[in-house]
Order: sequence, then C-alpha cells, then structure tokens
Amino acid sequence: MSVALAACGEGRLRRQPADFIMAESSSIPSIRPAHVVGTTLREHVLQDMHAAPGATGEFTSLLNHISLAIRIINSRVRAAGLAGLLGYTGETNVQGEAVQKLDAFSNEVLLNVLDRSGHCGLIGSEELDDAQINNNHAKYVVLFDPLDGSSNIDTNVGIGTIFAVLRRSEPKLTRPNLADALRPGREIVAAGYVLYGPSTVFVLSTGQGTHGFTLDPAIGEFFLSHPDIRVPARGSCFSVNEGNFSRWSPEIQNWARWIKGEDSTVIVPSEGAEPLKTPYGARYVGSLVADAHRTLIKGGIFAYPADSKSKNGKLRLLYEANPMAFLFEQAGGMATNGKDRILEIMPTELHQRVPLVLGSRDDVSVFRQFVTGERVK
Ligand SMILES: O=P(O)(O)OC[C@H]1O[C@](O)(COP(=O)(O)O)[C@@H](O)[C@@H]1O
Repeated sequence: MSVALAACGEGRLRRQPADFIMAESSSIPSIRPAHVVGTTLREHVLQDMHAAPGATGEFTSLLNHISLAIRIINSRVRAAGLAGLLGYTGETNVQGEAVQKLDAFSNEVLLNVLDRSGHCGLIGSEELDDAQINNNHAKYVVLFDPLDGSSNIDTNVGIGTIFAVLRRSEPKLTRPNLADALRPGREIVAAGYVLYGPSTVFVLSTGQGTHGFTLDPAIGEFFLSHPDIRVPARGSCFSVNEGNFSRWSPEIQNWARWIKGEDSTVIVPSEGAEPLKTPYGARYVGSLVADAHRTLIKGGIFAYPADSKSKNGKLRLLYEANPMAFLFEQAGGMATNGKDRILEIMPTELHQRVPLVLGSRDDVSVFRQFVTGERVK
C-alpha cells in the first residue's frame, strides 16, 4: 500500500493511504483524520472515563491490562498447533473437566497481567478452585472464563474469553473476600468477551452501550468496528444443543417444537407486534462466545436450559451468564434463566451454574412464556 504525506490541520503532516488522498486531494485542508485511523479501544475507554465523575484512571488502566492479556492469548490461540498448546495438561479443574493446555495458558496470562495491574482486590477464574485475594486495598474484582468453548479448541472452531468487573464497596477499609464477588450482575461496572474467530473481536460494555472492536494484527491494536451494537428485536435463528432434547422439561420441548415449526401455532410476542415466523434456522457452535456473538449481531435466541442431568444448566453465573447478560441488556437484548432476569440473581457460590437464555426481546419473551406456562401451544 502506498502512502503520502498530507496536511491534516494544525500544519502537521501525517502519513495517509495514497488512494484515500487522491480521492480528496482537491480539498487537502478538509481531510479529516478520523477517516483514516479508527478509534482505538484505549481511546474509547478513555472517553468513557472522562465522562465518569471522580475517575482516577485505575479503571482505564485495568481495562488496558485486560486488553494486553487478550492480545497475548490471541497470539498463542492463532498458533496453538505450533506452540505445543493443543491437548490436555493431565489435570482436572474444579468443574470436573480435564484442563486443556490453552485453558491453563490463558488462565496464567490473565492472572499474571491482572496481578501486575495492581487494580484487583479479588480474582475469580473458571480454572481456579477458589477466588484469589490479590491486592488488599485494590478497588476491583475481576471474574473470568479464560478460554470458553474448550470442546472446540482442538478442532480450530471459534473460542473465546469472557470477563466481568465489579467495584469493591470499601477497598480501603476491608480485606478482599468472596462476598466482593457474590453480588448480583446488575452491579457489574464492565463486562466483555473476545471471540478468537476469523478475526479477533472484543465486545465490551462499561455501562454505556455495547461496542465491538476488531484487532488489527498488523498493528496489534483493537479498533472500534461495531459502535453501539443493538440486538434486533427478533431474529430468525435459534441456538441450543438439541442433543439434550429428551432431558428437557415438557415446556421447553414444546418451545423447541414450536420454533422448528413442528406446530403451526402463530405467536404474537407482545401487544401489536407482528406474528413470529417459524421455522427458525438452527445454528449451534458449542462455544458460548461464538453462539452469543452471532445472536448479539443477528438477533434470535441462544439457550442452555436446565435439564434432567444438569438441574441448573451448564453455564456458570459469575463469569459466563452475568457478563453476557450485561452486554446483551446494554445492547437492548434480554437474558433470563427462563423465569428471572439473570442480572437480578443473587449468587451463593463462585462456580454456581444457571440456565441461560439470551437474545432478542421478542424471542426470549416467548421462550419465557413457554417455560412459565403462560403459553402452552
Ligand atoms: O457441549 P455442550 O453441552 O453443548 O456445551 C457447550 C457449552 O459449554 C461451554 O463450552 C462451556 O464453557 P467452557 O468451555 O469454558 O467450559 C460453552 O462455551 C458452550 O456454550
């Protein structure tokens, strides 16, 4: 790609992609830099911080440290087969799952970088039995799933990292403890996930909408690519592991039959809305991050309900369901356990599981109507 030096106001010269310059050279003084270099994740978070009264910069620094850990993990995910990071460590984690080398590596990177940040009073990870006290008087709690979609690691299918950040109430007065983490999701101050897919996309919310950033591998920087994501009110795809059908409750089986168009009941999700058109298409990757990302962008519904084998579903409340629910709600979507709002659930354990249903408002409302019996057929 050729570059040229061009004026960009204030008399400074700046390198620009030549083909862009040619198009507008007739009005060099009016070239707007924004066209050339997107907003970086760092700048976006800084803008958010400036909007927050009494901000000290610690929050921004914490998010920048998380972004650093993500870029390190990304570099190894993209070359896992060459870096000897495929396969298992031989250990079993607190979930009873065999730990994969990439799980362990990603966990170590996040623990190391968060420790170095100095901003974490407490850290909780899917790969750690207990929450870790880090810096006694630090403000924040970070809870994460270092590598989500483990069953897809060795087959090069989309995997991800998920995290949530909470602010401790009295960091200067109290020692960090588990109670700092066992708080409802509505108290989250930031949540995000990263999808290591065809490109690396970081979806983040600090409570001012949900935004997506794409990593430019040539520069090693995340740039704003999906500003202010809005989940469509309804979609045309459903995402669930139908292999569990026989274990679902009759209500959820009814919902599945309906959404596949096996029964022709016409459903109008809310007063005055258009009827929902079935059958929906089926999409299921088996990585929460990949299935949730598609649902966030295109709409529709993702569900990992409870079943006769896993009474509370499979996914973990604190570092899978809560961060996803925060991001979806900030994008105008919905997240429920089938009855209650995920972000209202009061946690009792670090690794507790919860049924998770998230997606478009119309689609999730109908799921809830089937589960609550408001709608049988
Ligand atoms: O294979 P199943 O039972 O459909 O479960 C898939 C679900 O389990 C998970 O892999 C659990 O997450 P981890 O890989 O982090 O343990 C989710 O990403 C995914 O949605």
